[in-house]
Amino acid sequence: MQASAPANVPTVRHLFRQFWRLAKPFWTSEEKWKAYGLLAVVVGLNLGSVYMNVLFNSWYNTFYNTLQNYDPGGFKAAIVKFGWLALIWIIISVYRFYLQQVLEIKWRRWFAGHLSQRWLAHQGYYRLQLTDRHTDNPDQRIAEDTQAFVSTTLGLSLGLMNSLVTFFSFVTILWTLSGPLHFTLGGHEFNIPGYMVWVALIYALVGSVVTVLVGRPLVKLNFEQQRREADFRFGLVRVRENAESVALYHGEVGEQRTLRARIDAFIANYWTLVRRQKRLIWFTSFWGQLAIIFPMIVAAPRYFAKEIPLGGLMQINSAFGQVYGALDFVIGSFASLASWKAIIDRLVTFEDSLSKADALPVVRPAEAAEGLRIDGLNVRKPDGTPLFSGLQLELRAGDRLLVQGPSGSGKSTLLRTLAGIWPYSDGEMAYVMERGVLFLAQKPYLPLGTLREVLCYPAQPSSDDADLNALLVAVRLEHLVGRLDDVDNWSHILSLGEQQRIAFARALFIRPAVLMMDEASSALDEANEAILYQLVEDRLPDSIIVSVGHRSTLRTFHNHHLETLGDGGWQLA
Ligand SMILES: Nc1ncnc2c1ncn2[C@@H]1O[C@H](COP(=O)(O)OP(=O)(O)OP(=O)(O)O)[C@@H](O)[C@H]1O
Repeated sequence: MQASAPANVPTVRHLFRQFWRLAKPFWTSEEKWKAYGLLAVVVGLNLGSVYMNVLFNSWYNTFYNTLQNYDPGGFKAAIVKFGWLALIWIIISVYRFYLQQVLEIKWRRWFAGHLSQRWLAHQGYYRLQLTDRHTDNPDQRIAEDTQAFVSTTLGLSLGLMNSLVTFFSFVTILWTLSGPLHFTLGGHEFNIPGYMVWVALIYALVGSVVTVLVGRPLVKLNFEQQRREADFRFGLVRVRENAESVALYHGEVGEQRTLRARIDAFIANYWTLVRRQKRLIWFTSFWGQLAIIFPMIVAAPRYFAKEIPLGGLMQINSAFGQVYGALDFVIGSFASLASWKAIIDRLVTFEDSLSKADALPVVRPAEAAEGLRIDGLNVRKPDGTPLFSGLQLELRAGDRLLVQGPSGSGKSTLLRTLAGIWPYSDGEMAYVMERGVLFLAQKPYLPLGTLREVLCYPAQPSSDDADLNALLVAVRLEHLVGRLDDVDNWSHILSLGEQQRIAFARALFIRPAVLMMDEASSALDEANEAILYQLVEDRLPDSIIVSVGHRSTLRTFHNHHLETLGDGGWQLA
């Protein structure tokens, strides 16, 4: 999109349009008035600080003239005036920082909340994987990029405003102070009005252009550094998450090799980065030192010619510094614009993927007074390959349906469709929803928190200890009795079979009208599996059960049987 833009102007306009797309929701939200108010105060304080610099600049003139004139009274008055100016300047600096941070925090809080809500709404977090597997790390977009977006936007825009106002104020001052420069060259007389302004402009331009040229590769190098360090971190996290498998394989040597390679990769980039920074510091420190003395040298002839007093010389020196600093920021910020654009691109891509996920059809089951009814249901893979064609099914309260068939034939996808999260389907489905529907997966989801919360999830945790402990005993987790309020990483502590038993206990606690189980007992031995199914049979006699499972022993606990035949075919028995 960017490459095809005919010139720079549409690209810049495009960038600002993208920026406004991200910024608009906050600046038109219910918090907008507070935000505009804060922004106005911050802008006011920034302008105030520029004005203070102008006052300091004229103070230099007064102060050094009192020195030159051996005027102790004037000196004392100048010191008192300095005290006042410094006090106001300190107050402005503190509140300029603080209120900008307040605005930044408010904006960031709103933006991160807005994006995470967009991500969670309509199950975007799930559907994103269906539409766009290339959207990397939504967590990083929501956590880091929102922060970078807000702080870079405020830092760049306020910094630019500050620098431009500083630049124009001090260029005017410098012009007034500097006076004309006369000289003769090759028999011609030259008269350059406001020559210090031209000197400052050329000095700042040369300095900034060289800085940008030498420092340009730094943006890319910094970006690459972050990417390589993230790769290394991800390598470490993978070992932590797969600790047991790695240990069982004794895979330390292999892991060390991978980690070593990743360390070498980010260190290699770091060397390039440091060398480039070193080159840049050679220049910036030379140019910065020269900037201290340079305006003095250029303005000195007029001082020695007694055209300006010492105060005038010092004021020119300080005005020169301000003009130089402001221009340096403006030119330097072109480099920051590149990283600002990168952040905007990432966030816009994320927003686009979310919109694409939102646009997927929503296929929700309807509510029925009783039972479960499926009429002409077609289920497909994302690429359109049929998994179920024209499925017809009717179950009454207390019915148990077992879905079986070859691996990859669409059994889990049928449950996803019934749960209302699979968009690639059409047809009619309706079931009783008064007590909700519960879905037990092969690998149960155990949230972080107390065992009580894990057991009752997603319902409100119950405070009936006796009931919950009895459930633990029923699913043969006696050793967990009495630990209801222990907080732990339960999905790491419990074996898969134990986690599946927790999930069964959850079903008995929630007592859903429809219970769907996708190989929910696959990690259990047949005896334990039978005990759990019998428990469901006894305690949830009116619930409709739809299970997916490979074991033939499961048939005993079901009175309907659905067989997948491939290519959308199915058979009900
Ligand atoms: N998110 C997805 N994106 C693309 N294809 C998918 C996705 N989820 C499932 N599929 C495909 O749909 C088909 C059916 O998958 P499903 O998980 O329903 O099979 P299954 O019958 O439950 O298999 P198993 O018995 O091995 O669990 C598979 O070919 C799978 O690759």
